[in-house]
Amino acid sequence: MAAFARVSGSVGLITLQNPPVNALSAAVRQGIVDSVQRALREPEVKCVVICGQNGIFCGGADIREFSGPMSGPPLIPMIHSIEVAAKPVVAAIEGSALGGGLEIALGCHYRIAHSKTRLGLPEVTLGLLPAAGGSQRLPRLIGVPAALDLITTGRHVTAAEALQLGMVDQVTDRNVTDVAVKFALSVVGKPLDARRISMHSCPHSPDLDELFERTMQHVRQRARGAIAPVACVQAVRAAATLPYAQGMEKERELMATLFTSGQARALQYCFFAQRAIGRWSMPSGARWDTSKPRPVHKTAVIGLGTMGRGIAVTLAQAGFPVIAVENHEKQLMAAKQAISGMLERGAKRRGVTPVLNKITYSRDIQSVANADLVIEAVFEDMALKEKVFQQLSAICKPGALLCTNTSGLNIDHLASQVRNPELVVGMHFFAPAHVMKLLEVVYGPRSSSEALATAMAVGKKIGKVSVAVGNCQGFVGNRMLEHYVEQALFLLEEGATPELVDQALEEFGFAMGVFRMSDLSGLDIGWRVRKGKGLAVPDPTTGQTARVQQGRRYSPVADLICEQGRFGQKTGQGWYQYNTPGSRVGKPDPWVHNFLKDYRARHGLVARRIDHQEVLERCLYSMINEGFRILEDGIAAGPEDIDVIYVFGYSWPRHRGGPMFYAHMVGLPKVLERLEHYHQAHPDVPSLQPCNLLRKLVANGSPPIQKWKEVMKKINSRL
Ligand SMILES: CCCCCCCCCCCCC/C=C/C(=O)SCCNC(=O)CCNC(=O)[C@H](O)C(C)(C)COP(=O)(O)OP(=O)(O)OC[C@H]1O[C@@H](n2cnc3c(N)ncnc32)[C@H](O)[C@@H]1OP(=O)(O)O
Repeated sequence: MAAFARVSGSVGLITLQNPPVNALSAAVRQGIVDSVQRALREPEVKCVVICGQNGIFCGGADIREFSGPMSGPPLIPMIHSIEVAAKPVVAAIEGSALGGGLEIALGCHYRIAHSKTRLGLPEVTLGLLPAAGGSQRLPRLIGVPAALDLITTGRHVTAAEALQLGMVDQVTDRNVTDVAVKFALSVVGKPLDARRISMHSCPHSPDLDELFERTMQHVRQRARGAIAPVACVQAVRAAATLPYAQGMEKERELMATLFTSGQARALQYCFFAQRAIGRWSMPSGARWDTSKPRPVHKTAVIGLGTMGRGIAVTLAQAGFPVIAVENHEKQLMAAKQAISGMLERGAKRRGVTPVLNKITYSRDIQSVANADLVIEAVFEDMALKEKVFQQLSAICKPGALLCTNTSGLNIDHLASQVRNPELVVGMHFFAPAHVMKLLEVVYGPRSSSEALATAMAVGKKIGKVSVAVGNCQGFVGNRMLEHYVEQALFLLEEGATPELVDQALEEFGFAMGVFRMSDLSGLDIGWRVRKGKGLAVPDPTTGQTARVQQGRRYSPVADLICEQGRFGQKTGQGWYQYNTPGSRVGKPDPWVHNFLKDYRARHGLVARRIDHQEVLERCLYSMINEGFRILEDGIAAGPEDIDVIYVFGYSWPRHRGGPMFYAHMVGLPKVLERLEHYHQAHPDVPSLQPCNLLRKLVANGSPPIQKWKEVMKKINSRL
């Protein structure tokens, strides 16, 4: 809806009204059309101001409408009618003016913004382009280079930057609607043609062809197969080279392709999934809206290795006082130096003062006695963590939340070491902890809803995308990853090379394939974990690690690589070879190829031709299958939780929506059929055996992903 009122005698004030963000639903668009007509019709109205209610101008088109048939007045003619109006129209912008919201403002003759406003055309992040004239008006207003940057990245700018770029005419700290009303009255009777952006031509930029070519190359590289950024460049090129009407035609054509694409569906799904994960629930029935977080004023981090340092930085940057504990003086000093450097570099990047004084360093674990929340980040060793938890239980004040940053150890076992097991949760950060957005918040069977609510609230405050998950080996992310890596190793045994597997995954959209990624993170990490699980252990009779372990197929290929001291980038050799240890550019390594040949010969394996499709199906479907098991076990509350974990923690390409959304797009019957096919070919690989939930969803007509939870509930209630 949009309300119309006459204010200050002759100003027609149009207020967009659609909480929470005044999205441009059909009703809002109708309201604007009616109000503009009325303002132009009424002779008492001399000028018009458009604003939004509740401190926000407009969050753009109503994204929910994109998944159904569109109805109501279309945006383009509506904005055109504002631009051609014979009375001056002023946009009074506060809060946010995004997407279609900013496009309306660009159709107005003047734009006045509150100093705290953020403006942008984020359509590209939803798999679209600013197709209500934004791709044609913005370059005409601020020039091609700046418009290319904003439209291809979807970046939001502050009011100050918008003023500098020429996107807005004035910035104010006062009530923006009052200022706009006064301003509108002051421009009544002035000529409007020069204020109609569509009548401008693009400001001249030198070497335009070269700029577009460079940007296109850069965008293609960064996009990893996403089509919207490429379309955005093409649309801006049309603005720079064609008259407005033809540019609009090009914008429409490009949008028609994007609008119905799977990538747009995936990205819009991600938008809502990211918000849905905040509405967490526990199997006990406790929920985000019925559980109150405890207040957290003081925090502590135990163990200042790589993870502990990153966690301390994250907490301090969010404003929490942190007690950072490391029991060896030399390591404590090294950590202090590293943390100070991280804080200083971060502050420089953000143009703020480093918060060095938020962190107190100590060698004495007793110093955490007053902390409200303690995060243990010591070495990944259960005996060591048990000891730390026993100490914390004795030291910490009653009610303190005790968290562990384990990446897979049993939370419930750690909870059993303390007086108040209900106050123990996992906070699984991803490396580097001060950079990566994902946080898995892990509740055990004894964790209270209050403890989970507190960890989720802290996660939000420190700017993490926090997902609540249940306790199991590897939690959600690493539990699924295990199957992905396992298939990649089996593919090497069967005839693939690391390059072939990585190329297939990188063409799919991963920033790095599984082997390149392992080289980056260090092969020794997985080796240690496998040894801890009793795998990677040579058979005493043959001296070799068996290819069947714990009753199932096992590939010792990665262990044998590690035995050669090849730990990846840090040693200059891993699945690839590097010019020097620490170098980031890996080349295919003939040693690895020969090693694989010898290995296959030793085990009587005959190499066969493996194509990209098999790589994707084996690696991704086995992982998706585990995702269904995770849903079946109630470890994740819904597919959105799994997808958000993969997009934010494992660089799953966002334009493919996450593994579970990808399964929905491929079609559950096809995923089931391919898993059955591969399981028949490899009966000794349990992860290829389709799980019950997948079978049941297919038997229930393969409902769309938005309905899985409902169907899961129905299936469970029938059991
Ligand atoms: C057959 C071929 C046809 C081809 C032709 C096609 C015709 C169609 C042409 C249409 C042309 C359209 C051109 C314009 C496109 C757009 O405008 S796309 C939308 C662009 N806007 C955005 O991307 C902004 C998205 N929103 C935000 O970034 C943030 O919400 C915010 C505005 C900055 C506010 O943030 P915050 O205060 O943190 O609140 P949130 O938690 O994020 O949101 C609160 C709830 O509001 C929901 N929501 C937000 N924005 C929208 C939206 N634009 N539409 C619908 N819903 C929105 C959000 O989901 C939250 O609700 P819950 O999910 O229920 O929690």
